[in-house]
Amino acid sequence: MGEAPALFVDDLHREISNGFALRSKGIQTTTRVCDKTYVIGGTDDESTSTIGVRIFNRSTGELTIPMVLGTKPKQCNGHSAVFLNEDRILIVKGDSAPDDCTWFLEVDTKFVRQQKEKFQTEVVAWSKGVRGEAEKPIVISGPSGVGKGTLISKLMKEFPSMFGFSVSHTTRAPRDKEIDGVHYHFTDRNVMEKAIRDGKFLEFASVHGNLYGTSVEAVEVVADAGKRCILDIDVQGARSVRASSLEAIFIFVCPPSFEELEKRLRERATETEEQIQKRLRNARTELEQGQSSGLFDHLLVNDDLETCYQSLKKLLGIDEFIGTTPKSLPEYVDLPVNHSVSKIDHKILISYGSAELEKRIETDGHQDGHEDSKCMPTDPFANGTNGMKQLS
Ligand SMILES: Nc1ncnc2c1ncn2[C@@H]1O[C@H](COP(=O)(O)OP(=O)(O)OP(=O)(O)O)[C@@H](O)[C@H]1O
Ligand SMILES: Nc1nc2c(ncn2[C@@H]2O[C@H](COP(=O)(O)O)[C@@H](O)[C@H]2O)c(=O)[nH]1
Repeated sequence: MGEAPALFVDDLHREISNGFALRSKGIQTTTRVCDKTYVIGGTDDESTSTIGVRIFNRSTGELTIPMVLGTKPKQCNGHSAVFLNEDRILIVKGDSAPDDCTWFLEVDTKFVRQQKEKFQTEVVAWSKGVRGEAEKPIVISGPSGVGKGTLISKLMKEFPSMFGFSVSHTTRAPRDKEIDGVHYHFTDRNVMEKAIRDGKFLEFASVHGNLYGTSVEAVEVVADAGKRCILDIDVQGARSVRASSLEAIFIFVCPPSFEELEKRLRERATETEEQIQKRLRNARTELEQGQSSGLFDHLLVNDDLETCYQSLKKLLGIDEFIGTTPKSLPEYVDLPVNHSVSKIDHKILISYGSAELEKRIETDGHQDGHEDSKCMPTDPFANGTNGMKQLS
């Protein structure tokens, strides 16, 4: 390993960093975060096509495989790793399509800390960098029973660290298995009306005979966690958000037919017959408004769930392939082209082809006491001096 060049990034703990890369499959980077070194790349299992993560604990000398949440990035020809924000590592992949080249490995975000606590093990979470309208919240509307909640659950499950759900307030009673503070903040009408009068709500509406609303705090909680906010609200609420200062993407979900909508509502079996009738009556108005008002940026038909979910991911820019047809992409990002990474406020800017890029190539060891991130072509722990421990 000694003769292989290692690339270093200057002072990565400061917020402006330079990217770097090597063009070779199976390359590993090491990124030091306090007493841990995150070894990213390579894999223990040759059949695995995704980028592996291991954690070297510098104080105990143990190398562990953490529980990895979220969708993992596919192997690529080289990558760079930059520690950002004191809680995540930015990965820029080589030879990758533009919408697949930036990823984040959360190592110490609030979400990851919660999962470590819950599972009592080392946890990391992958999320994909999103191009374009990355930070815009997503408003999802559609008639009751169309599958909004189902689609949102799938998204949150696949991208746990990318999206956060805006937990609404409602005066309706909780259903079986609904948890206060998770599915809704179940609340008393008087209390909610007072909070609305006090300006604590971004929007609210009377829906199927109950009061529902999105508090400003519900959206802020998600933004503070560094996640993209998803709001599941009715058409009236979507109209209010459109009129507010919150810039969002508006998606309306339609059923394949009214009969199918009725079937789903009945089979869900969460409402009384009277409530189902009320929801179906309201659905006709919502469908009319949703499809014709120009309020929504995108309409999705939720016929086959998986197809609809893929379409949702596509419009959010987080799909990989639709069916077997590779997405047509303008060009591949080929590292090491010059690229620089900088952080401005809460935004991370990746610039390609920057003439200002300064890349330092070292032939060994440490630089100014820092070992934040370096690329190496072989496993640094392959000599067997460190015990490998699989945590589950
Ligand atoms: N594509 C689909 N095909 C068949 N059933 C579906 C599909 N999508 C969702 N469902 C089912 O339809 C029912 C209603 O879905 P869901 O609760 O997600 O709707 P919703 O739009 O969130 O409703 P509400 O607005 O009342 O909360 C659920 O039982 C769900 O499993
Ligand atoms: N305007 C708002 N509508 C909301 C909000 N939260 C949920 N909803 C909508 O209510 C209906 C019924 O929901 P259910 O959970 O009782 O089935 C559904 O269409 C939701 O989209 C909100 O904060 N504001």
